[in-house]
Amino acid sequence: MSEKNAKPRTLAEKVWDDHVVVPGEVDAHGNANPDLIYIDLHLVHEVTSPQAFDGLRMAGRELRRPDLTIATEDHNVPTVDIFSPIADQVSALQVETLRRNCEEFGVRLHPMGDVEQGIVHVVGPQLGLTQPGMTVVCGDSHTSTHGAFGALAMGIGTSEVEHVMATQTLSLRPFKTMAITVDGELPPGVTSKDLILAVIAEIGTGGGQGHVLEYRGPAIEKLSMEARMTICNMSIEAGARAGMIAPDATTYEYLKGRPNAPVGDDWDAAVEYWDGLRTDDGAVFDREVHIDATALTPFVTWGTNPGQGLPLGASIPDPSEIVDETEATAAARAIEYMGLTPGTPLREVEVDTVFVGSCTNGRIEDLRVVAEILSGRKVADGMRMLIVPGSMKVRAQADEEGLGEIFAAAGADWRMAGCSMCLGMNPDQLSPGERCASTSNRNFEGRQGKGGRTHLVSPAVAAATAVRGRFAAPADLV
Ligand SMILES: CC(C)[C@H](C(=O)O)[C@@H](O)C(=O)O
Ligand code: SF4
Repeated sequence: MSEKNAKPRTLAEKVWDDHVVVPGEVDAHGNANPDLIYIDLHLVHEVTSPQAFDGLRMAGRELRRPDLTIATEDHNVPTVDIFSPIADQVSALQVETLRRNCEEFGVRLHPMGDVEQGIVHVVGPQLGLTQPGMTVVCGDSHTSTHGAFGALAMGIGTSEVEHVMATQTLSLRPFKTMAITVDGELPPGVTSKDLILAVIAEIGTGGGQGHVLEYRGPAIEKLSMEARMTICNMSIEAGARAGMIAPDATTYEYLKGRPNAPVGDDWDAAVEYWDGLRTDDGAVFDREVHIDATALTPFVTWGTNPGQGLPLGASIPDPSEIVDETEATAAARAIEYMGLTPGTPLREVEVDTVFVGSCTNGRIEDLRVVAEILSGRKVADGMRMLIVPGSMKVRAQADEEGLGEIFAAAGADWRMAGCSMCLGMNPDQLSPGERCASTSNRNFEGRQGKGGRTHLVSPAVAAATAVRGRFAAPADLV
């Protein structure tokens, strides 16, 4: 055993070490050059792939591993008339280009309306393509989602997409590690979305920079795979390179029997390897953060970055009371954009639109929570509620379970799969000044449409807010 392997290692370090093709040399000044890392799974969508395919074509190169590459249409997809051609010309061209490229380079593609189509980060896990210990990349920042399986999953830029297409490797610099240990148990009604919003409010949107975060501790171990994906998904909103959770029985149970999961002896061998993917006792993280799960409540963002969030019971902050000058200026600007008044209790803020969906909270478990709250209730007068499944598979399953009927009976709009109102790249958008309670992951200015105001919440808070017309938790409903 080499000395390196004898040293206690973190989960992230183990996955990294197992994928080094060529180690980066240390230069004369003691600086480490990037390692060349093997990539196990490359996910592709219509927005960030066109130039990469062009580059490949111009260089006369083939796609190195079509079998490890999979594409789906998500960002530009209209969620109403998914079986018709796209009306918007830019979106139509984007999707057309992906189809031509996938055909030319032999990439498996799930096009609009296909039974496996959906948001790339919902589709990968659903097909059992995302597995513990893998390196997963995609030209999309929320690739961190796949870290919920104990994979090292990272968003990459278009030039890197081309590099992976050509070589199935990436040149990567080593990262720092951060442990986020969540002690205790989440109180009833408090979800993993509230937890990750609280984490980002605590460490800040730049707090994870350069780090791979590992979420661990009793509260994390109790979470379902869906809930774990929500957390890892938003690691990028803390500025991290990736987020991970060690695989365990919950992970194996989710994976077993999925189309691309190993079977028979291969399954047993895989589990044996996966069981070793835990941070060793004595492994040292560059930074450690502790969160007490029992103290958490539902969370709502009030500002224009995901770190500007507060418990639902709080009020819009007063910038003049914020000591840090930069933070105070940012808060003042955000409050102005959001059309809010300092001191207003969050529960009194009126909401026009509720969006349930995205790669953060568009999975079956999220929809079940929403259906439970909407069942026998109606969406508030004048409220627009969009419920958008993360994939067509999720939609089919929801319909099978009768959730679609509950949504329709409550007066919500039950859509086809896509990124939808998570970002303004398709017809599902906010109008200027509209206020939205959204289960997505970004609340930047104009994210859901020019002048739109986004508040990030959990599916439970989204559903209760849709009924009450103001921010609410399910417990607030009579
Ligand atoms: C379009 C894509 C590059 C982008 C991302 O990288 O995250 C999008 O998915 C988003 O959520 O903003
Ligand atoms: S759902 Fe939103 S965050 Fe996820 S990939 Fe689509 S646009 Fe990005």
